[in-house]
Formats: sequence, C-alpha cells, structure tokens
Amino acid sequence: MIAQIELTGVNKHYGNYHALKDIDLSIEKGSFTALVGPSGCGKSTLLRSLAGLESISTGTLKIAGDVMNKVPPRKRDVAMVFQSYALYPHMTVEENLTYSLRVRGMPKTEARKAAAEVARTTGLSHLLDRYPRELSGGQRQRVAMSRAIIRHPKAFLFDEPLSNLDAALRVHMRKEIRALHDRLGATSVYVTHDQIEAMTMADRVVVMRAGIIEQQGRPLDLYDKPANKFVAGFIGSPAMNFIPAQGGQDGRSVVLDLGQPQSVDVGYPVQPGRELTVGLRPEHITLAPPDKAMLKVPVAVVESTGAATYLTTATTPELAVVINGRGGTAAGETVGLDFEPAQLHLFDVKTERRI
Ligand SMILES: Nc1ncnc2c1ncn2[C@@H]1O[C@H](COP(=O)(O)OP(=O)(O)OP(=O)(O)O)[C@@H](O)[C@H]1O
Repeated sequence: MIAQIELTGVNKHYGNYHALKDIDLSIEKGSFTALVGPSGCGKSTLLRSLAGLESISTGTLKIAGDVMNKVPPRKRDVAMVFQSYALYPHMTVEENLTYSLRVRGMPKTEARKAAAEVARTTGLSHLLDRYPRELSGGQRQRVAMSRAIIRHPKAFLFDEPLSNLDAALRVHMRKEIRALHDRLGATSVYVTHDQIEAMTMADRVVVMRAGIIEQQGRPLDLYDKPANKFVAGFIGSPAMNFIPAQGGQDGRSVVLDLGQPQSVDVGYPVQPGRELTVGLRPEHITLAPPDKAMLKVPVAVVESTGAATYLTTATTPELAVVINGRGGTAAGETVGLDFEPAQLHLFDVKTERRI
C-alpha cells in the first residue's frame, strides 16, 4: 500500500485543551476515507491539520512521503472543499475556476482550457458564464469541487460539504462526489457527522471520540464487529439496542435483563455471572408467534413509513425493532420477538470493549 497521508503520534493542544490525542492514521493513495464522530470529537481539527490550517503540537504528518509539519497550506498541494462553498460572488463560474491558476501565473487561454475540461467532468459546461447567485445549491457545490479539481491536488479534503443541502440533494451529491473521486483516481478525506454518509461513500471509516480514534476499518466491518459500545451505538441507524445482562450459570448463555430475566444460548463460552452489556440491532429482530418466540413483550409505539415499521417495546430498557413492510401490530399488543443468537454483540460492562 502507498500511504498518501500518514500521521504518526499526532497531538493537538488548544491551550489546555487536548483536541487530538496520539493519532496514528495511514490514508492509502486512491482511497476514500471518512472521519466521523459526534460534535467536538476533533474530526475538523484533524482535517484542518492536514490542510495546514491548524498546526499540530507534536507528532509527524507526511503527505506523499514528505514531512508537512511546518509547510504552509498553499505549499501542501491539497484542496479543501467546505460546506459554505466559499465562491467569489463577483466572479463567474469560469473566473472562480481559473482564479487559482491565474494567481499562479498560468496564461489566460490555458487556464480557460483547463476550466472547460473540468467543467465537462463536473457537468458545469453550460453554466460557465453564470454568477454564483444564479446557481442552485448543488451547482454551487459542484463549482466548489471543480475549483479543487482544477489544481490536481495530492488529496481532496472535504469538511461536511453537503450539510447545507436538502435531504434529496444530499443523497444525489454523495453519489456524485464518490463517482468523481473514482473517475479522478483521487485520494479523499471526508469529514461528516452523518454515519450513513460515511458508510455509503467511504472505503474506510475512522470513528473518533474526544480526540482519539475509537476504531477504523471498512464500513461493514465496523457494522459487523464494532470494537466497543461507542462504535456499536454510533454506526447503524436506528441505533443498536443495549441490554444489561449476565453470563448464565451454564457457561454458554447470557441472561438478558428486560424487566424479567431472559436466557439466550449463545453457543460459545461466556463466564458465568460476568456483567455484560448486550447489543442487538433493531433490524436483526423479527416478529414471531409469541408462544414460540425468544421474547414476549408489550409494544409501546408503532410507526410505519410504508416500507418499514418501527416498533418500540414497553420494556426496560425499551427495544427498537425494524420490520420490513407492515408490522400488522398495534401499540398495547404483546408480540413475540426473535433474533439469531449470533447477532448479539457482547460488551464488558466496565471497559465497554467487545468480548
Ligand atoms: N481554536 C480553538 N481553540 C480552542 N479550542 C478549540 C479550537 N478549535 C476547536 N476547539 C475545540 O476542539 C474540539 C474539537 O473541535 P473540532 O472542531 O475538531 O470538532 P468536530 O469533531 O469537528 O465537531 P463539529 O462536528 O461540531 O464540527 C472541540 O471541543 C472544540 O471546542
């Protein structure tokens, strides 16, 4: 693997505040990496450090093999794409695209040729004479990306680029950005707080919390094998259910506490009496006849979108359940719920690590 971006032992302090803690991260050439995490976890700080908009306090940052710690932003040869587009309002699309080339001294005809070529890739050819105010949100976003592309940077850095757009356009643009990334053979780092965006766009997802990397890996590996309870709860929508539990006395079962104890044979050894948190995804639970089901529980809320039905149980803790299509059940009824024991995720209560 060729690392296009490599961080080793990177720390960032804002005064007394430790915003990035010992970050080791290797971003492969040609990959699409998403940085996700809740507000304040440090993902923007990390991205801005790559761009040189923040300096790192300790550690090493390399881009294409060269140490970048002290290199100013304009010499790093990376392009940042923001949610606010940052287009020049008094310039046409073409002028917005050619500006960075012109200030670097490229002759006008050559710069216009480059703009025309990029505009063809991004579907802006018919809009080159327009001003930003004459464009839709999606078109402005495309201009912002084109302006990055025209410089042939070593990496694209996206900072929540779609958060100003409405839901339908976001879904469209995430496909467009990913397709563009593939066509250009680019290396992209993409910051988002939206785990669906991260899961659908990226080859590699890096989950951050409070300045540390909790887990990194392929999207479905994080979904299937979250390293800890935090990642388990963050990846997946609706979020994973967490149920207090204990290892059963037979050494191969767990006893779930849903108001009443419910023993489930998991088929692998579990230390008897060990305190656990058991995770179970809403989409891994199915309805079953109550007399034959693993769990028999009352339903508190039923919500249907037509395509799917969302149930919330009247248990403690409550469980979220997603059923394909119509559930055929109503609030107040008692239903049977089934799941495959292999779909349970076991976490240690104290460390919150996966067992
Ligand atoms: N210039 C600064 N001075 C002091 N603290 C800062 C500064 N910039 C960011 N921070 C703090 O560092 C932490 C990480 O900020 P950062 O912007 O990287 O978070 P984030 O994960 O991108 O969050 P969001 O999704 O809300 O943008 C936050 O607690 C923030 O308050």
